[in-house]
Amino acid sequence: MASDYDFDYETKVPCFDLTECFEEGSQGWKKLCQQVRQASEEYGCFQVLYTNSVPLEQHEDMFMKMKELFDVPLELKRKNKNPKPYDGYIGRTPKNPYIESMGIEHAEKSDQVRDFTNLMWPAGGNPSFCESLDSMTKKMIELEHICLKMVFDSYGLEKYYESLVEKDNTINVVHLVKYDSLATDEPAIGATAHTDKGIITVLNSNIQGLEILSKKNKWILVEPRKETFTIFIGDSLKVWSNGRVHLARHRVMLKEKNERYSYVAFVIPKDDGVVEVAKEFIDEDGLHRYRPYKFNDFLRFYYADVYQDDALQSFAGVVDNA
Ligand SMILES: O=C(O)CCC(=O)C(=O)O
Ligand SMILES: [Fe+2]
Repeated sequence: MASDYDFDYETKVPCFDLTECFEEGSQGWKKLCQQVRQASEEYGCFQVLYTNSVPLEQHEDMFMKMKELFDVPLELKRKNKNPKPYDGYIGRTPKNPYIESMGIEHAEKSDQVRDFTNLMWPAGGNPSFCESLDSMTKKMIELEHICLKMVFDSYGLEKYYESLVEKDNTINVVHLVKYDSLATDEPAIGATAHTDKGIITVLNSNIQGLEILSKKNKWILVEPRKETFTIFIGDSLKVWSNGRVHLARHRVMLKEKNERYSYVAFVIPKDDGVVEVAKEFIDEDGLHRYRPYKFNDFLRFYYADVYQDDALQSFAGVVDNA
């Protein structure tokens, strides 16, 4: 599709201004949907300016409070347990020595956020942290929903937004992540290269480090702008689109003697939700590039070896190099 918006795909992730609220269906909305679609197909990643809803001060407040969170004693952080790997507390390991992470499932519910805060600060909780996290979480989920709606709308397939999001077939998970400050000038891997397994991801970080692999196999730095959010298309959306949207492999390269903090919201399918190609993406040849699967089964497969290169292709790929 022709577009009057030129991206420099090899050096820069596109950034869209969502501060102007377009009415759904308006010309402005439709144009934005096409740009988001182009970025999703070419890049699998884009940034958005969303300061009308989350001003810079709110990001700065959140980064400050994340330091408070990770300063909590280790025995308390470990109390954040979840049977799903990666959704509880993850401490530093020999393979990943710089990263610590906390997960909150069903993060759209204020009582989940409050329970988490009470666990970390057993003596009276931390109302100020709780309020900041709750507000940021709700806004990130709202933003994910807008982006998802734009992707679906751009293909004229709004009905999938209804069946997924409005019919409660998704789960919201938030991860709070800390990367240690480097002790030497030598850059180090903070998070190994991966794609996100869910539907769509929204994140923000206080300093540089996030990189994506371009279609030409070059690592591109995602510009750190404290006031913007970065969006990633997840594996489930690639399946839905029969391979039409792109998945950006991404990693975090630590280069600074500064602590790095990220807050990340994932929209994922329900555990037993079936991920499958939408019939609208099947050509006359009938080719399904992926077999249908239960989201949970894929997660189990992935967690058995999180360092594998293309888990989606190995697990559900039907055609080579999909
Ligand atoms: O910390 C970041 O910038 C990236 C985090 C990430 O990719 C993830 O949590 O899936
Ligand atoms: Fe990720």
